[in-house]
Amino acid sequence: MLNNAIEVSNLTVIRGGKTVLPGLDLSVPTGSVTGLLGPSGSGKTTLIRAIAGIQIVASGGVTVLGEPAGTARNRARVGYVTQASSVYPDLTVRQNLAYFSSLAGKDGGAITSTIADVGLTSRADTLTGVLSGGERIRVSLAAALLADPELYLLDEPTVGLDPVLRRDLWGMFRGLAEDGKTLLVSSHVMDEAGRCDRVLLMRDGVLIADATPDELRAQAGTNDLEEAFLVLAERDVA
Ligand SMILES: Nc1ncnc2c1ncn2[C@@H]1O[C@H](COP(=O)(O)OP(=O)(O)OP(=O)(O)O)[C@@H](O)[C@H]1O
Repeated sequence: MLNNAIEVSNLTVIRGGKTVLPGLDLSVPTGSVTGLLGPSGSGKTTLIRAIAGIQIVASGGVTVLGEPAGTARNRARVGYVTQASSVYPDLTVRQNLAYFSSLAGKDGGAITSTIADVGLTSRADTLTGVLSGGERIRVSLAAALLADPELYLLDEPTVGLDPVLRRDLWGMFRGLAEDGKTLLVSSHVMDEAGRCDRVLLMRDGVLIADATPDELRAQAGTNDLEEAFLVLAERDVA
């Protein structure tokens, strides 16, 4: 098994004439839950898109599961859950999942249990189009789970969820990592960083920390991760 599921080297991305990632280097260990944290506009989605192989890059390299990002083989091995819904509004939750499961070549036997895993049992036969934003993201997450990829790229999967659901989903992410899967999970919410093995903190396209939650607290001299982020971000500017 590779030590690092993702290796990014000197990655530069320009969007709309603006340098969004100015030469980023980082790696994500296999079998870990790695949090990608940073303020809005710091480049988290752009980085995830580059790892998924759907972002035009100006220079640098992104290696995913030992291959360049975006190869045909990697498309089946990487599950990317975006902020925008990628499921069909005119199908029910169960129908969407039956469709995505068959696309991934699976027999569909895990659909009911996966709907339960993402907390949507009571919505299983509801049209996806009438669900809330957070519920729709969970349908996309269930579709990714059914495909059983090696690497999950989850762009803010817990936005708009109540604390119980957030806790349950993070518990599920942990279980996937224990099974050897790799998860890169972006979030704005610093308390979610505490649930990760490692945290990548970005600001203005620059990595300002790559550390365990405990190391972050120690580096910043505070037990509060929200405060740690502010300390580290301001230290970076100074
Ligand atoms: N399609 C686009 N064209 C031009 N610039 C863009 C485009 N998409 C994003 N950007 C710019 O790239 C920068 C990084 O955006 P990105 O979406 O990667 O940030 P983010 O950290 O994921 O933000 P958020 O947490 O709000 O989703 C921002 O300055 C944004 O304005």
